[in-house]
Amino acid sequence: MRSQTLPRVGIIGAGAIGCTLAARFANGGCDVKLAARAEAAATIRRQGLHLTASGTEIAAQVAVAKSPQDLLDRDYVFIAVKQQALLAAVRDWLPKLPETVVVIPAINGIPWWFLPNAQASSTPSGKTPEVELAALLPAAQILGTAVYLTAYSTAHGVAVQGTRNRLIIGELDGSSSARAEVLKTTCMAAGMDCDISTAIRLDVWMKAVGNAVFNPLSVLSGGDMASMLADEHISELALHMLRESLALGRRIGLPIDSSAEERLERARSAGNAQTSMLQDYLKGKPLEVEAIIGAMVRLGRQYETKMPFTEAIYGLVRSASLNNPFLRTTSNTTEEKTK
Ligand SMILES: NC(=O)C1=CN([C@@H]2O[C@H](COP(=O)(O)OP(=O)(O)OC[C@H]3O[C@@H](n4cnc5c(N)ncnc54)[C@H](OP(=O)(O)O)[C@@H]3O)[C@@H](O)[C@H]2O)C=CC1
Ligand SMILES: CC(C)(CO)C(=O)C(=O)O
Repeated sequence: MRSQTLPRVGIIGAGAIGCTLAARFANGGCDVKLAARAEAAATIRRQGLHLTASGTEIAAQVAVAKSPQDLLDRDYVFIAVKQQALLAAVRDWLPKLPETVVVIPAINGIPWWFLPNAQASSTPSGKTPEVELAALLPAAQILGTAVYLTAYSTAHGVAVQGTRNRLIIGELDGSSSARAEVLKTTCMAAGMDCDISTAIRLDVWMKAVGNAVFNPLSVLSGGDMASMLADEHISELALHMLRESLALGRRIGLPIDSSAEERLERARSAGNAQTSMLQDYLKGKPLEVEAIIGAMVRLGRQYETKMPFTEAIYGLVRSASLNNPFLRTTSNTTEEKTK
């Protein structure tokens, strides 16, 4: 039975992570509204959500938002879209964020709030996406997140979760807060592990470092996480890249005490997951290349930190993305090609 004390949750994006979160929160008794694109929205209204997680089937009915108004009454809104779709999704669904809504960007890569102006790129309007996002989503209303979930989607509203089942959340300024505590309790009631971090910038960086290495390497090798880690050549290359990103993190002032070897070991908890970037590559969808490794490379250049391995892999994966033989339409490539 639904408890009135549980927070109302909104989720933007009905892909692997969005469906996993929505099904879990609904199953945990939350009032969930999911904001999806038209075709996915119609299917989910008809058939609900189906999540397979650790051999358990979770079927859940959730409300599907029709317009931004439907999200105004939410306590927490997760954004679970690819980073290149983020600004458009925020414009579509959160054009005027009420002060009562807490936003959780469940997105890989280096987020817009991480280093003000660090990754600025020009837009036709002259406003950078980071500046626009910061205006639409005030920092005070964000809980930072490192997404340690693994999932893939097989059809609209259908997701399969892998071995990872954990979120790290935290206030951007490291403070403790009731809203983070409530969200943690809600995540745990929904069957997920959740830790509150007092150093979320560090946690987001440590997650971003892993993605900057393994997501591109998965596209270039075609391997899942377990097979990449079992390959001595790929592991050696991954260690070089990890050392570079960890050094960059220290250069920008993060108190990183993990070694590349330790970070590599932690990646094993992803089991045999196929990275989200490899999933997209095989589906002929645009890749998060710029958000995940391009951003790392640009930050390295800005901070005059040499990253030769990361630079080389960026060049290769960018090219693999542009020349992806699985690309469905030429319009899919436009976004990456114009960067
Ligand atoms: N999958 C995984 O295991 C993990 C993923 N992540 C990260 O989580 C984020 C989400 O990834 P994932 O769920 O895998 O991605 P998916 O591509 O599976 O899902 C993203 C969903 O967002 C939808 N979407 C895009 N724009 C809008 C919009 N304007 N309004 C409504 N819906 C929109 C997409 O629709 P459409 O398909 O029509 O474009 C798609 O259904 C990424 O940053 C990823 O790197 C992090 C950890 C693990
Ligand atoms: C690879 C993984 C599961 C963890 O690093 C991930 O975050 C992704 O698929 O994007």
